[in-house]
Order: sequence, then structure tokens, then C-alpha cells
Amino acid sequence: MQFLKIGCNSVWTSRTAIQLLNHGRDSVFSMCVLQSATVNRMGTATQPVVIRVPRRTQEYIENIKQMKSKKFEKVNTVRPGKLLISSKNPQLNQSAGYTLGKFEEPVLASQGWKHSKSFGDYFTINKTQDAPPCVTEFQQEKDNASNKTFKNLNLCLEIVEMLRRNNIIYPTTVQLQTVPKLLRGHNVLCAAETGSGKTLTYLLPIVHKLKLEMDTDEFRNTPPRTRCVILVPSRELAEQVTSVAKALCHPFRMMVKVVGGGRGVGNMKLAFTGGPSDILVATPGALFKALRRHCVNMTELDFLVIDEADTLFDPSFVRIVENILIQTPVASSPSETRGPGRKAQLVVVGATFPGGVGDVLSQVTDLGSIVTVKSQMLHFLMPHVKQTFLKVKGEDKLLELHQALKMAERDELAVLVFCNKAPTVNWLGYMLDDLGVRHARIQGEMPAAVRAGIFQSFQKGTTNVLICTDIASRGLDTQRVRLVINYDFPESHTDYIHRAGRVGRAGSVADGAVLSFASHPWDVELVQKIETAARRRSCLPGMESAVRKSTPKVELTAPEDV
Ligand SMILES: Nc1ncnc2c1ncn2[C@@H]1O[C@H](COP(=O)(O)OP(=O)(O)OP(=O)(O)O)[C@@H](O)[C@H]1O
Repeated sequence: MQFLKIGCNSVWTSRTAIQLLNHGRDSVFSMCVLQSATVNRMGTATQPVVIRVPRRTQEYIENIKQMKSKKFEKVNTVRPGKLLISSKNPQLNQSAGYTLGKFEEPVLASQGWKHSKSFGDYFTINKTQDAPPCVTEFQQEKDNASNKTFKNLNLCLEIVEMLRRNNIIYPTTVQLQTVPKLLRGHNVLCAAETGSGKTLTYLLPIVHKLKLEMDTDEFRNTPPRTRCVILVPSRELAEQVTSVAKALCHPFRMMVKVVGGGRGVGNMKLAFTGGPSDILVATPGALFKALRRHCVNMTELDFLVIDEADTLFDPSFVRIVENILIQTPVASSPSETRGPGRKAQLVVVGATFPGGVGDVLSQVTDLGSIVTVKSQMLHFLMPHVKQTFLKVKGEDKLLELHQALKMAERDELAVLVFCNKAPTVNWLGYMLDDLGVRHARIQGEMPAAVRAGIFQSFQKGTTNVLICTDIASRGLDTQRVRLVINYDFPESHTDYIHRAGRVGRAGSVADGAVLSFASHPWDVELVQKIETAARRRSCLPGMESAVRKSTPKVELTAPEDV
């Protein structure tokens, strides 16, 4: 029971006090009654007046107090066992076994990170499983006899043997779902998480079908032509896809060529001397120029692949890709991919999908003819990679980076350091030179001749540290990378997913980790969304694929490939 004591020296004054309370600002006391007041004849009070506050009013006051204190209340998200989130403040840890209620608001470790006092705060999203989600149970239980091998996907024996020699025996989830559809002749939109083996997903059925075609009389009696074009956004990715395609095509003596932008017309002509290749891997700008010089005829294609679709359908490339697509007769059903007058089978691949893809594709084929294969983990944080977030002052980032690199050097780990802008890559490079850290740099503004080979030499292990912009985050296979450092916090969730996806890839034997520095308020906003998704175990917000959504039109230019 709560009492409000008001000392008054007369009946009059005590009544006045009640009146004042009645009409005063705090009208919650309007129900107050005078409980006792002993007043002597001289009108002098001998003891204070006690006013009893009604139960309803008391409850009301209690409610307000509770509401106000709720956000500081310790939320019991910690259970015995593994932690999903471990934070500098252990009260904000979350157990791997704890599931947030549907309407429960998570209490974030990064809640106060916009405040200057939060510098030095950190939290980690721990890994909750060892193998990547794309790895099928058959891959994990290698000893068990299984009928889900590449052999059972009806691929030709030479291909299966070549995969086996590279220790690739069991298909990943996306390969299991997509390869049969491509073999049947469907147009496919394949959306699966980073590092899930999408390159082999489209290359295996394509090489298989191109090989079968070579055994037909029709093929022998027609002049050579480019039968498959694979579009990718960067020269490095083009080189990478080419080397996988060459290895697969080698037993069948099929020719694979690559054209990338920024190497001059002479280089382009060189690529087309000796006749057309069976498979051409190209960046959009280079293909656009090749089409203008009539080096390639898109009407003769059997396959058109658009890899890293989110980049190729973003405003910087979309018009040129649209133009290339319009020149390609795309089949509307599997039957149109066979026989004389056949049309190209379309394959669109990506780890994230922007809105507006359908808008472009609807101009060249019936959207209903496209079979979508979407992985369950699309746009989710990787559950098998440890991801740490550190709130750090801009001027301290170099120090933190140096510490992290020293530790990585001790353990001989390969590290990718991401910056948002090309000048930051250069500046950071000079700083690390001064600190004696051996490294390589790669960014889109480098002249093509300087850039050539940098990524390959990093892949081979010439240096263990590569400082880069997002050009290294799209599609590049970085099996040896064990640590990704976001020196600059990525500008979007899409970029975060692609950068983090350079570790923990299918076939990786060692664990990977991601370390991200957040220093600006806008970084903190993204961190909070990532932390919320991790605590809720939901996908990152704002990344739902909208295949049928429209995209704003942009002017057609032939951009320099990155
Ligand atoms: N079935 C498999 N078993 C084991 N390893 C595989 C399998 N399929 C592909 N890989 C390996 O997985 C790695 C990642 O493959 P790939 O580069 O095709 O991934 P991705 O899905 O295209 O990634 P990103 O989204 O980053 O482009 C490669 O080193 C590849 O050799």
C-alpha cells in the first residue's frame, strides 16, 4: 500500500491541499480521500494528513514505472551450452538454444553503438555448424553408399571422372536441384548462397550437352560457331570461370576463350583469331564490342549464361545486358532448344537478386518458362562462419587492422581486406608498406595491364594479404582465404553477404572468419540489422528476390568492365 503524506496545519489547509491535487497537474490523484486528520480546536494539526491513493491509480503508476525500466531489464537469452551471440557485455549474450518469440524485440549488443562512448565495444555471431549449408548429407556421410553422386546425375563419364580426380564426388544442394533441370532444357534462374558451387552447376550440364551435340551429323556438317556465351561482371571472374571450363572441356577438345574489357581492340581481335570457340566467357563491355565487330553471332547460341546476376542487372550494366539479351533468341520451352532453328537456353545465376530481373527477362522470353531454383539459405547469414563486429574510431582502424594482420601472419592465414573506395585501397597499401606488412592490392580503377594476374598470384599464395574493393567480392573463388576483414563497413547487406562469402566455401577444409569495423552511424544501422537477423535467425532485410518487380530504366552506355 502506498501513502502520500502531506503535512497541513488546519482542516482548511488540508482540504485546500486536496483541492489543489484535484485541480493540479497530476490529476491521477483526483480520487484521493482524506483518511485521517487529527485537528485540535485551535485549528492546528497534531499529525500529518495521510492520503490513501486508490488501487487503480497505484496500478497505473506501477505500469508506467515498469514500462520505463523495461529496456534496461536483463533479458534472459542465455541458456547453458553454446553461444550464438557473445558480446563484450555478457548480459547481452544469446545462447544457440534460445529462440526469440515472434513478437519479442531482441536486445542488441550494438544498441548504443551510435553513442561515442561505445567505441571499443564488440560482439560476435558464433558459428552454429561446421559444414556449409550447401553441402549435402551425402557429402558429410562419405562412407555411406549413396545414389546421389555426380554419376547418378546422368553426366558423361569423362566429366564425372574429371570431378572425381579433383575430389568432387557428391553434388551440393544447388547442383542436385539444378543440373537435372538444365539437362532437360529448361531456362533456369538459380539463386543460391555464396560458395555453393554455382559455377559447376551450370558448366556441368552445358559441357555435357555440348559434347553430345558434337557427336551428331548436324554438328559435323555445319561450320564452327560460338555455342555458349557466359557473361560475368569482372575480368578476374572471367579468368576463373574460363579455367574451370577449360578443365571440363579438355577431354572433348572443345575450345574455351575469354574476352575482358580494358585490354584494347588488338587483344579482342586476337581472341577471335583461329575461329569461334565453343564457349566464350566475356564481360559485358567486351562482348558488346565483339558484337559490334561481328566477332560473335548470338543467334547461333545454344546457351547464354548470366553469372553474378545482381551485378549484371544493376544500373551500371543493365542496359548493356538488356541489349545483349535482345540480340539472343531465347527458347520459351525445352522443345525449342532442340533441332534445326533451335533457340538458346538461358541460365541466370546469383547469390543475391535485385528487383527488376524479371522486367529485363520478360523482354526476351516468357517468364513462365523460367524455372527458379532458390536455396533455403539465400540471403541468410552463414551459420558456419564466425562473424565479429567491432565499434572502432575511424583513426583507430589502422591500428586494429595491423593487430589482426599480425595475428593472421603468425598463423599463416590468407586475408582479404575490403575497402569501399579505390583511393582507400591505395592509401591503406602505403600505410601497410610503412608498417612492413607484405600485401597485394586490387581495385577497379587500376589499369588493366597492372591489374592482370594480381588475383591469380594471390590465389597461388605469393602474398597472404590482399587489399581490395568489392570487385574481389563477386564470384571469386577464394578457397585459401581464412579471414575477411571489412576495413570499411560495406555499404549494403548485399555487399556484406558477398564479402563474407569469400570464406566458408564448398570444398573448404578450414574454418573461415569475418571481422568488421563499424565507425559511422550508418555502419551501425547496418550492423544492427545484421545482429537482429542473427538473433532472429532470419534472412537479412530488404533482400527478398523480386523476379517480377520493375526496375527504373537507365541510359544505354558501354561501361568499362570492372
Ligand atoms: N560438389 C562439390 N563438392 C565439393 N566442392 C565443390 C563442389 N562444387 C563446387 N565445389 C567447390 O566449391 C567452391 C565454390 O564454388 P563456386 O565458385 O562455383 O561457388 P559460387 O556458388 O559460384 O560462389 P559465389 O556466389 O561466390 O560466386 C569451388 O572451389 C568449387 O571447386
